[in-house]
Amino acid sequence: MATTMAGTAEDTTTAEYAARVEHVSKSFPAPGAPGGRQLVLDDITLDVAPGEFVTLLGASGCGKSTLLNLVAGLDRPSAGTVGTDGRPALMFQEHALFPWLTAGKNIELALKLRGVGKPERRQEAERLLELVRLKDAHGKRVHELSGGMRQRVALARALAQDSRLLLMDEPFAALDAITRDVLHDELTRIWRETGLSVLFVTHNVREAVRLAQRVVLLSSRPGRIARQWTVGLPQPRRLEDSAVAELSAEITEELRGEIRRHGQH
Ligand SMILES: Nc1ncnc2c1ncn2[C@@H]1O[C@H](COP(=O)(O)OP(=O)(O)OP(=O)(O)O)[C@@H](O)[C@H]1O
Repeated sequence: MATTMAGTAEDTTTAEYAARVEHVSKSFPAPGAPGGRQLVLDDITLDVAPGEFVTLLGASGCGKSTLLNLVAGLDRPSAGTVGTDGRPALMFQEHALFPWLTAGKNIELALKLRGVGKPERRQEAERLLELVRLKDAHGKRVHELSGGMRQRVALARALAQDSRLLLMDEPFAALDAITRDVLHDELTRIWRETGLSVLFVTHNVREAVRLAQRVVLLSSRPGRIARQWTVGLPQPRRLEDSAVAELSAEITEELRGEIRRHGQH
């Protein structure tokens, strides 16, 4: 079932897309701006194919999170339509786990909300913790876990929603470089094992190139699709791979140009 916002709902047995963004614009009230509104996204058209991993890259404030929120259905576009294959799962920089619950119970709560019966919840939570390589964390409370472990639990909880599309907004930005590197590997492995579609927001060019099959660069003020790159490099990749570094340099140059054009920084 494909759900479409600001458009007509469409039934599809085999979805042709995980997310479809068509001619989407978004403006917010802004006192002092011409017409009293600030145009943040301008005529964005973007599909995420089933099973595809797309990173959305752009300078700070260009509208990446705004676009992700629209795909998540947390907000509505001012113009255009957004459709997804079912309800997406979300993961943010802040883990947003309930601190009074254990890691396992945080995941079981997501399973409960999905309608999974009590006897299966514990077993499924353990399977998901194993998938994120946190087999022994079921009984641990959030404060007992490191930042990286918390993000693993948050990922397991997102996976518990059994969505076909995972939306990630800078999920590893607050982690140290080594932990982030390990989680890149884990995310790539989980994406390949599950066949999920992923739309991943970042302003880190190397992270975008390391993870994605396609990198979409947004321009700033207003956000428009400036350029896209298909990343054909074999997975798993390393941040220090020369091909990753080369493509990152090319994209960084383009991003610099965008920032210069819009007079930021
Ligand atoms: N609810 C809102 N009301 C008013 N303005 C908003 C709202 N949400 C976002 N904006 C504005 O939209 C612009 C884009 O913000 P957004 O958070 O989408 O950018 P971003 O690319 O994700 O930035 P960053 O990389 O810094 O997180 C900013 O100028 C922001 O102030």
